Amino acid sequence: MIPLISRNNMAGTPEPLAKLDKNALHPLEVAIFLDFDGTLADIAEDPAAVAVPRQTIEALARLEKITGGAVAIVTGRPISEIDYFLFPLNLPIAGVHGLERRGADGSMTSVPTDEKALEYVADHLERFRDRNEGIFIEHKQGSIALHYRKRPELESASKTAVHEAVNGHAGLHILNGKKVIEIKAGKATKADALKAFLKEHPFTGRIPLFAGDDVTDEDAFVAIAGDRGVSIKIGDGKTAAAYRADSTESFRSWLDSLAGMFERNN
Ligand SMILES: O=P(O)(O)OC[C@H]1O[C@H](O[C@H]2O[C@H](CO)[C@@H](O)[C@H](O)[C@H]2O)[C@H](O)[C@@H](O)[C@@H]1O
Repeated sequence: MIPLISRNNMAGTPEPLAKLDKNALHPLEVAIFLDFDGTLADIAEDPAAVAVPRQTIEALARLEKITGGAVAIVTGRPISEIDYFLFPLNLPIAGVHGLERRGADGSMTSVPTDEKALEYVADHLERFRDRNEGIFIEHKQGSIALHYRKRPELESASKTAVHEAVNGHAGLHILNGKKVIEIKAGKATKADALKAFLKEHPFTGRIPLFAGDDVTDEDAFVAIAGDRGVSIKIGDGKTAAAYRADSTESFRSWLDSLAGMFERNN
């Protein structure tokens, strides 16, 4: 076992998650932040068709209880969707890549967004979708996501369509995710959301642990390294994270074992 470390060896080779010494984590000293798609839920062709196993929802509830409420979701999805998928939990959540946030006390904050610019982008991308069967557009508050999972060969054409639609508009930010291109009409990132949580009770003063699977999670991995944070990448791909879990399934079972260990040691 190796102790907690904040960075990988800078060669892009994180340690296997099994090597993280869970005993070095104390439930009242850790703040747990979790991405959703690809981390808690397996990737599916249709974003509406994902599900989180009942045992994982129970593990989250156990972790929430034993950490004194220091478990939050940090996701690209809207908060309302996470509430639906994790029912009956009502966790603190940063949604739409940091554009909206519900704190542990239930208070809501949101970043201002340029909805007019987004409307123009939506028109342009809807025309692209209408010409290309299988392209799917997801409308969120402050953001649009163009999904090409069903037509992976259209990746390049999709990127071109997005760049044309955004056309250098300073208030719009492009994020490339897993078979998706997102256009955010506000300046916020998952790293910003994580930092905001860490200023609030019950997260403040704790060691942040963040797990995610996508390139959109990398800025948060880097951000918590300065706070002696524990970063966990799910699946393959280059990463700044210190640890790697092979799959969503293995990460879910690690979360379950973390809850068990916390309970036994308490
Ligand atoms: O930050 P996350 O919780 O990882 O959310 C990122 C985006 O996830 C969703 O799209 C991804 O998952 C879908 C379901 O598995 C998949 O079909 C799609 O290809 C993936 O990109 C979600 O639809 C987006 O709104 C999130 O921003």
